[in-house]
Amino acid sequence: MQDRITLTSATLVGDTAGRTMDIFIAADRIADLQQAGARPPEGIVIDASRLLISPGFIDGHHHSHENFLKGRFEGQPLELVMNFVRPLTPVPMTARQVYVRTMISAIQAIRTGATTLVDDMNVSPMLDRSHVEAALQAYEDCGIRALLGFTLFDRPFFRAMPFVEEEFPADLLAQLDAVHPTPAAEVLTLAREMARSRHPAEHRVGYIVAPSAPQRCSDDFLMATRALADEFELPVMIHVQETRLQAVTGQLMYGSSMFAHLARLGFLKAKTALIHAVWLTPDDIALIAASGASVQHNPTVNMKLGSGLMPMREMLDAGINVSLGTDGCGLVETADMLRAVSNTAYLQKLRGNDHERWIGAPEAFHAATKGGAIALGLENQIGEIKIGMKADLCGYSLDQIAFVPLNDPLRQLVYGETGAGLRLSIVDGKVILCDGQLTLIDEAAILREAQAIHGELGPTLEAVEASVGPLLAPYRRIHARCLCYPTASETFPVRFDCTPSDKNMPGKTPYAQ
Ligand SMILES: Nc1nc2[nH]cnc2c(=O)[nH]1
Repeated sequence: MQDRITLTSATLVGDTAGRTMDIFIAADRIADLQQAGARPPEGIVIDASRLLISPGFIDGHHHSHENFLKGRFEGQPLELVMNFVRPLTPVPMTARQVYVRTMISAIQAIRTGATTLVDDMNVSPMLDRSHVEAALQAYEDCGIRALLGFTLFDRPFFRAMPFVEEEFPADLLAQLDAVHPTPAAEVLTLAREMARSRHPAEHRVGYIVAPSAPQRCSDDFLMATRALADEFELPVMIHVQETRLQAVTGQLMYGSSMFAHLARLGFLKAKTALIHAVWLTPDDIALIAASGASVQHNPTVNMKLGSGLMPMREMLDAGINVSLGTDGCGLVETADMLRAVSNTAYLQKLRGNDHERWIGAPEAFHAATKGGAIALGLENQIGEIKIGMKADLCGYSLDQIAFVPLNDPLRQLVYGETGAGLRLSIVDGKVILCDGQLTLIDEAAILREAQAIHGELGPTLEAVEASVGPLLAPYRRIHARCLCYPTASETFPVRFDCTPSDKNMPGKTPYAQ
């Protein structure tokens, strides 16, 4: 009976019948669900009569390597700020520092209702296996379900844009080209080892294949990552057309959108999450729908970087599965899934005048739970509270302000809960947060250590940021040129042009959105 837990008299988030239920957990699974009191509880009994029980959220996209950069950047589009969060010469770190760094967002994810976190961690320029081990250990220790991928690419990020030869001074380009990162094939070897040893269907802390973006990979390398995923039946995530610059890059690099390029290569498949997918056309949507791939909405970071608002309704109309994510804390400060869910339901109402087609709380919630599970190919394991599924769930206090008075639990969770009411989190059948306290780690000690490490790293962080300076002018010129370059005429509107000068950016060529 040691591995049994019964949650008694729980209110389930999606249950509109007004019943309370007993949830029986045996080992890592939900063994039974019964109307409250229908049969005796088993094992450890948790009184859930004042809890709203929800499936844990699945944060499908995060970058833990940015955790010490929280709060440092504002007012820059992706292509500029990426120089700072992924500098060519990153801050050197010990394995312990990486462990604590990983914990920062793992703790925040747990505290905002996530039970699964998907981490795309940067290991370039020099792969250090102890860093990967440290991140895996952090997820093992805090109890969250995690899929760790490390960014796979074989084309330097600064070469994955148009106009590079024209806009970078030759000496700067030579300097950048002189950086020789760990060969991509070597990183892929580690990926293969992890594919063998950490399949996410069998391991709470598992591996996901994470090619960075089409333009950052040669086609051969991209398809090598696809082959690895196919061989081991692993999920895949890849950034695609988050920004206008990337949409233009697709046109100039491939003569088509990146979605069309991926479809031609045979890369688009089920269990493949196309992260961001903000800038696209109806044809792109049709290609994605036909392939069975998922898209991944990251509304908070897309707003913070001014990238635009993904056309979610059109994707759902086409039958595409939509999942949700947060992104890295260097870009967006917070791995807060409650915010990602609420931002989805709030911001998607900016799209279109037909209010009957606006995205509502149930669709945002679905994307954060079942949608996330489908994107990972884990829909038979996580994302729902159902007999036979993994016991990954959260309990929010019904006596907390977000639920007082109680009319519609799901709507109040999506629009009103901040994490302040989170009292219980169970992952893989283990209680990882109880009465609001993390049970497996000493949170206060980890946060103290994170602050101390941050203090020690301060001067190096500043030096690294200063070293980025010379890159900014060419990047700004490339960004401005891309703003003046037309995107495909059918591209969905995803941003507002507010002034005449918006249509006439520095290159002075009017552009069509
Ligand atoms: N938002 C965002 N974060 C990243 N981290 C690494 N690549 C990317 C990217 O293309 N977009």
